[in-house]
Amino acid sequence: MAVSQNKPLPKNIKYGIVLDAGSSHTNLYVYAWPAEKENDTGVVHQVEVCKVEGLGISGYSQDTEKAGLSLQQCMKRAQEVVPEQQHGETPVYLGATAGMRLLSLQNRSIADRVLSAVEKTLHSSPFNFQGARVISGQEEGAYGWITINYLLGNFRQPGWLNFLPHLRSSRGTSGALDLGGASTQITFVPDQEPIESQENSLHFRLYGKNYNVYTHSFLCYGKDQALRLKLASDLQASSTRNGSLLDPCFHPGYLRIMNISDLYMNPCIANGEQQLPFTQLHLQGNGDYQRCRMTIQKIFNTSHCPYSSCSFNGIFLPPLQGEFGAFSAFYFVMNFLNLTTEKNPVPLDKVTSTVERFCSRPWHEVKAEFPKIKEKYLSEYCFSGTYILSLLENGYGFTTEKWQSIQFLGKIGSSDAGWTLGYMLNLTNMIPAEKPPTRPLSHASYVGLMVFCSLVLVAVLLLGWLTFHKPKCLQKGLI
Ligand SMILES: O=P(O)(O)OP(=O)(O)OP(=O)(O)OC[C@H]1O[C@@H](n2cnc3c(O)ncnc32)[C@H](O)[C@@H]1O
Repeated sequence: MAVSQNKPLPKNIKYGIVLDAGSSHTNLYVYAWPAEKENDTGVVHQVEVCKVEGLGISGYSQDTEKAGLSLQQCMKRAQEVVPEQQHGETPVYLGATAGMRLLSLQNRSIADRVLSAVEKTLHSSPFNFQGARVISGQEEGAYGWITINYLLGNFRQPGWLNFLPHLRSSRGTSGALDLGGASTQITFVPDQEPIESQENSLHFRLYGKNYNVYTHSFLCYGKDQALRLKLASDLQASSTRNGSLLDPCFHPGYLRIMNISDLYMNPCIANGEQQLPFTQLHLQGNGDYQRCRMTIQKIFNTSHCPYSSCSFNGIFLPPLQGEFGAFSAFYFVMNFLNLTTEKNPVPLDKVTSTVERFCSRPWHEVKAEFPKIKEKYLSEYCFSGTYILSLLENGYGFTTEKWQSIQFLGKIGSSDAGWTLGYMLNLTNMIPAEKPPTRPLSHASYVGLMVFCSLVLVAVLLLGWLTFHKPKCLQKGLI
């Protein structure tokens, strides 16, 4: 049955499984780490990911049986990856994100039904199922931040700093920018302390170090919901009588028909449906980046700020600080547009001109060039690219200069950037508050270091003696 059971089994490896139930999909991640090093940082790696395409929370709510089957397929894959004798001890966690937060707001009983259907499937697996729950936006932001800093090795503290605790600082961590389908998160360690708004403030003590972290999750500002917000705002501003709308965020020649009820059946959009004299929306693209940007701008309310500084919608945002890793849809979109590089970030003006050029391309040409890409994704890269620029530049204030501190990340090593690893590390207590006691140096290194220091000391003393006590004959010869 198991693929990996034909191979020799690695010894002392532990496993953990996390399911990410998003708004449009479910992903199952299998993580592995050496048992004897589990409290070290950076030792856990993703060894498998199983994507259940098109079956997210919206899928579950419509067809729980089909969703259950897809889930079983991914659980089967996990059974193949984890050695059979370890199934019983391998924990499985399921976290549902913004799609489920929205579904709970819309209809609590459907949301509960979805979770219990999922729980039933997971209870019947041979693994040690630990529960399914909806994670909060704050948790999603925090666990994403923990994941990328864990994988980037930013929680590692040079041993010598233990002797100089006053030099320890929380700088050197990377901020996290996560763009989902239904929500988006920004999380980083700001310079400014204390953090002005309590609900955006988190405190962690990890490996003996304190971190005061700022985080905010914007529900309804994931890229799918943001498109709906934009369309609802366009409709409100338009005087269309028949439901036809020219949309600058889609390619010239692109047509899309949407049911008005689908657009408004959503807690993100205040109900304005009943005033409309049509039931369908006919979108016609005209690929105009500048106009697209203007229409998107309207979904960010920047008219009030009860703090010293805000992002939008009156939400506190301290001055941006340090490097940022941008993942999930930030990466998917930028990667499609060839704007992600391993080393130097692509400058903001080049990103803007690339998106502008892409938006202006006729739809038939784009479709012919990328026949293998899902039409939903392909048709929305123009909107998504423009939305990312609006959110980062106007929403968060990444100027041309600050833009250079953003790295678009898909994977770090073999692991996907996202909240799931941070979630598992926390629930399995694999990130201790205090640094695990380790001997700073082995005996041999200690002896070597002492010998080296003694030689340097002797050399310095000799040099000093030669400089200040030159032999008399030499001094005479010089006069
Ligand atoms: O946290 P929430 O908001 O629930 O979001 P999610 O869990 O659905 O979010 P993901 O990070 O999985 O995906 C983010 C969005 O990117 C979309 N997406 C996934 N793969 C993509 C690709 O290759 N190209 C473009 N978009 C993609 C996906 O449909 C979502 O709208």
